[in-house]
Amino acid sequence: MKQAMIIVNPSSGKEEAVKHVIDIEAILRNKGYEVTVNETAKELDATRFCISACKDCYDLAVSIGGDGTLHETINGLIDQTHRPTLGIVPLGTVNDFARALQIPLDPEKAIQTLTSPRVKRVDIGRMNNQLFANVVAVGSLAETLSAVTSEDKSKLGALAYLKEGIKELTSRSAHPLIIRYDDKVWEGESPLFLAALTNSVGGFQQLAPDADVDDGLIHCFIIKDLSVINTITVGISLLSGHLQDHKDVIYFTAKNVSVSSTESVGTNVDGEEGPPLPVELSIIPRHIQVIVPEED
Ligand SMILES: Nc1ncnc2c1ncn2[C@@H]1O[C@H](COP(=O)(O)OP(=O)(O)OP(=O)(O)O)[C@@H](O)[C@H]1O
Repeated sequence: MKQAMIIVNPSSGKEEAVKHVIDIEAILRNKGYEVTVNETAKELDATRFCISACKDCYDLAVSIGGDGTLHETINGLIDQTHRPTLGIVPLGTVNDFARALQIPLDPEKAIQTLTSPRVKRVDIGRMNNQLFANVVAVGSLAETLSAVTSEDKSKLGALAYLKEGIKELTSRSAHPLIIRYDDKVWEGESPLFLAALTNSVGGFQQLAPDADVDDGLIHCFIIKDLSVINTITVGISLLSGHLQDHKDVIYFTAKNVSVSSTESVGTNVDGEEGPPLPVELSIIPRHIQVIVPEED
């Protein structure tokens, strides 16, 4: 019999995750799966559950939660020879990976997508000894995003990020960064470096409009200046899908990127606090399989 594991974060989605589990179990049993349900209680539980799904040769692992739960789930796939197909029920504030794969943000519709026969092979990123699904951010703005508390996210949703962003406008600082990519090097001061795998970053689907989930490339943006005036023009460029053409933005694609600094600089990975610099990024093309909606 086919085996499916549901990995559910009960604190996600304004704490409504668990009520969806009964419907998901029913749908999967109907599709012929034997279903195991695992609730996360703390950091890295989703990774541990996914590792056991790999070791026990599960056919499917369904992540129910926000981008944080998905990030932890995907990290269970690292260095595994058997990797279950992933199902995603997005319950977070941002849900970038689901957006990029056109998985509905309405939980009821996302649950129905689990019956879709369409499975897509998707790139995954590696940063040092962990995987990422969507985006790595480096610099003072990245450190700010890591400061958003789960309580704020549950209470305020996307406003939690706005609140921290406004605080950051008054206290931002650039760091000296050394960015090596393929055979090139960029050195300079930057408040923000972004490495994106998909076209959805922070809920903005226009940030990297050319990024496809299976193009085998890391789409990189070095923001050179984010003074108050520039914040407005960079913001307009971002919303109109032209961030890469902005005069204070360097855009490139690469398969390997390393970022270091002479100062202590923080990172943010898929919305979670990441390790300090230096970091090595690489792309693992079409490494995971995800259930996606049927094409129209
Ligand atoms: N039972 C639990 N109670 C509280 N926190 C939990 C629990 N289980 C896991 N976590 C933590 O929840 C975080 C992930 O939450 P979630 O999946 O909602 O992602 P998120 O990044 O907060 O989502 P988003 O930013 O899109 O709202 C992880 O840091 C994880 O360690």
